[in-house]
Amino acid sequence: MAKTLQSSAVAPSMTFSLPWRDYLEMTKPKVVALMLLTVVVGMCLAVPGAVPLDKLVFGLVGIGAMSGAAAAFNHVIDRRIDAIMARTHKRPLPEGKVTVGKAVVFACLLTGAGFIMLYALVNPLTAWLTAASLVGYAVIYTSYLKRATPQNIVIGGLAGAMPPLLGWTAVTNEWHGHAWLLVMIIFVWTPPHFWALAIHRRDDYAKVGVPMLPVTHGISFTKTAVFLYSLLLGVVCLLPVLVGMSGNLYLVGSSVLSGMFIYKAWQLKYQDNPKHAFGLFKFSIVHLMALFIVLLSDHYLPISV
Ligand code: HEM
Ligand SMILES: CC(C)=CCC/C(C)=C/CC/C(C)=C/COP(=O)(O)OP(=O)(O)O
Repeated sequence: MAKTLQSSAVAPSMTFSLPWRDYLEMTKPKVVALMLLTVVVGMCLAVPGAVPLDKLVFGLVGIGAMSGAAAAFNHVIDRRIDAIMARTHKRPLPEGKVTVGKAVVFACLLTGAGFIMLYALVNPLTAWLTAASLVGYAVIYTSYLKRATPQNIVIGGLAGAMPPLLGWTAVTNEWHGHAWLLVMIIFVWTPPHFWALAIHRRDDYAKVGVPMLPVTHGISFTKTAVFLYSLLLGVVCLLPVLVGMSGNLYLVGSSVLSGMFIYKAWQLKYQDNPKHAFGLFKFSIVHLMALFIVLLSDHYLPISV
């Protein structure tokens, strides 16, 4: 009897999922974490010396909260298609672990808290730019563009590319051409990042009628687009050197990363291996992370020749 009680007491706890995990999942924490790395780099490159601690902390928490809120709104708006797609059907809303009402309240609270923190403790410019990015992703991309055109992620990608500029304005209270260069790098990186995954998950998107490029224009066309964007990314990644913002360490590091990206995109286009698409998607994440770490290293460890 004691044994039965014990096992029945243990079994449910093994499958029990803590609610906070569901809320955390709705904020897309790994995506937001990488965005916050680009925020930090934007902050550090904005000033020659140390970043003021209050701007660093409140800026990161505020931008992180509003990015997580944007992701939670995306979960709410997309819950019906998420329930059908193999990649997303286990998300908290389709699984019924979180109700729509609670998810909306959660997203609104995060939005409000993030905005007030940025407005009061960082600066209004950063608060409004972050709010515009949230609207760009949650409203313009998710509610409209995603179902309207295969260029959805190209246009919507601007919202996801904004974080380095948000970091920059958090520290300086002004936008600068150099910050826009960092935005441009992420903007050009986004199509090959996403289309590589969309090639891998083409049938998911076709099933729910979302007009992603591999669905509307075919896989071969999308592979060509990915390859061409990888070349463009290689050029855009050189711009920080050409405008004198970054030095030799960045030149070497970014060139190696661009070379790897272009090679993998070339493999995807010209070698018939079904693993290449998901491989390039995963590499794109490593690439962006490494690129921003190299930008940061170059800023603090300039190497002259
Ligand atoms: C409109 C722009 C973007 C689109 C459409 C997009 C699309 C996606 C999708 C669909 C996934 C999910 C893959 C999965 O569930 O396995 C993903 C993953 C990811 N994306 Fe993006 N992305 C965009 C922008 C960005 C940006 C700007 C960043 C960072 C700066 C980023 C970083 C990541 C990371 C780190 C992951 C992996 C998440 C994980 O493993 O849980 N993405 N992206
Ligand atoms: C304030 C600010 C900087 C906002 C940006 C917020 C943010 C988290 C952008 C992420 C971009 C992203 C993962 C898009 C995929 O959405 P999807 O709907 O195509 O992918 P899914 O099917 O995985 O949900």
